[in-house]
Amino acid sequence: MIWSLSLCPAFRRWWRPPVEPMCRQGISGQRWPPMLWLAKARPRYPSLTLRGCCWRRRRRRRRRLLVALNLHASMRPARSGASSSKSGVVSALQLINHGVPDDVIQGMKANIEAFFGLPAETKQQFAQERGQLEGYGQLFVVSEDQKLDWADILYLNTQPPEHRNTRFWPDKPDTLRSTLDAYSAAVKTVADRLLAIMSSNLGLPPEVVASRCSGGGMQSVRINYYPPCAEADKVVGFSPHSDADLLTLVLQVNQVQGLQVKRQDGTWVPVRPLDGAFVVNVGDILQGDDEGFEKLLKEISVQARATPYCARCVVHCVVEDGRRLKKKLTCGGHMSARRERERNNRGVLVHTEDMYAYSSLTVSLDIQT
Ligand SMILES: O=C(O)CCC(=O)C(=O)O
Ligand SMILES: [Fe+2]
Repeated sequence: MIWSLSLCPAFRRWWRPPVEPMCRQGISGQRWPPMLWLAKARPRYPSLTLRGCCWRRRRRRRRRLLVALNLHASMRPARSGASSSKSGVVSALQLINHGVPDDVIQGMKANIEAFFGLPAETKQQFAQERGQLEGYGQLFVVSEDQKLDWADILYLNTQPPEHRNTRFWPDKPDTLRSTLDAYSAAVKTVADRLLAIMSSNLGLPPEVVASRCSGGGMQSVRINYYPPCAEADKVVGFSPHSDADLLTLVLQVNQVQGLQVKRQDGTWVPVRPLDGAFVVNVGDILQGDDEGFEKLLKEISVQARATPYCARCVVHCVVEDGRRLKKKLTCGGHMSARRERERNNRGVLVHTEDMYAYSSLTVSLDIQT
């Protein structure tokens, strides 16, 4: 099973949500990408707006939007000491004015804050079970010796509703379930729009990418709590990784930095979260080469994800301004493909008719590092 790395019993006995002493356990010898920090208040990261873009009727606007999605190279990535290359190609962008109602976004944020603020025993009621990814805990745990990411996670299947296992859906705070229901539906709408735009971008009917890849809009959320750590340089919140999905929309619950995205030239770009924006990341499924597609068919292992080939995103724990310890909260909505479809339709994206479109996709999304 993909990502079948749930808690082994010994690990469950040992594991506790990260606490400060674990910091000192350290990750010596590990080399993380440099921790970068955007000091200026002005967001300096590519952003894209969807609002007012009725792309069915107003072709000109749609083209402009598609160009915006297309032209990563013309967008100016955040400047930092480490991103001095002229290439400017980034593999993610922040999506603003996406149409998800503010009360849904704010409700989600408040519920995430409230859930992680609950006592450990309460959160443990929703803990992952053996052989399962869903629930509260840590993903990708394979041994007791492993240095863990400095994070607590709540991982849930959210769409379609029949894929939910509500056993793991916290009923505390009592608004979390209904909020997550509304939120996941809204995120699905945004993802569908993006996929439709990508499709049109390729000169294909809008529904093609979604219907061939997402197979009905499978979605899970990975809600991340990166606790403050006094020795932030010794831990990492989310190890360098790519997303083994189609598309990820990450809501930054608070405006604490830490997320960095790898550019094509190998340098890392820190993301200054825009309030209410989604950081959109393109997953392995749209990687756009046969090898990427091949990955769909294989079991994806921790080892595979740990190769430099896949590393595109990292989340650092930060000591903001060098003084205050900050917790960071995010919610990643992951759009996946139906596995049965992938298996049955091997090669569906690379048959002759779509070959050109497929290679355009590679170029326009350009996420391989
Ligand atoms: O927490 C973040 O900022 C990034 C989350 C992420 O990369 C993911 O959910 O895949
Ligand atoms: Fe990710």
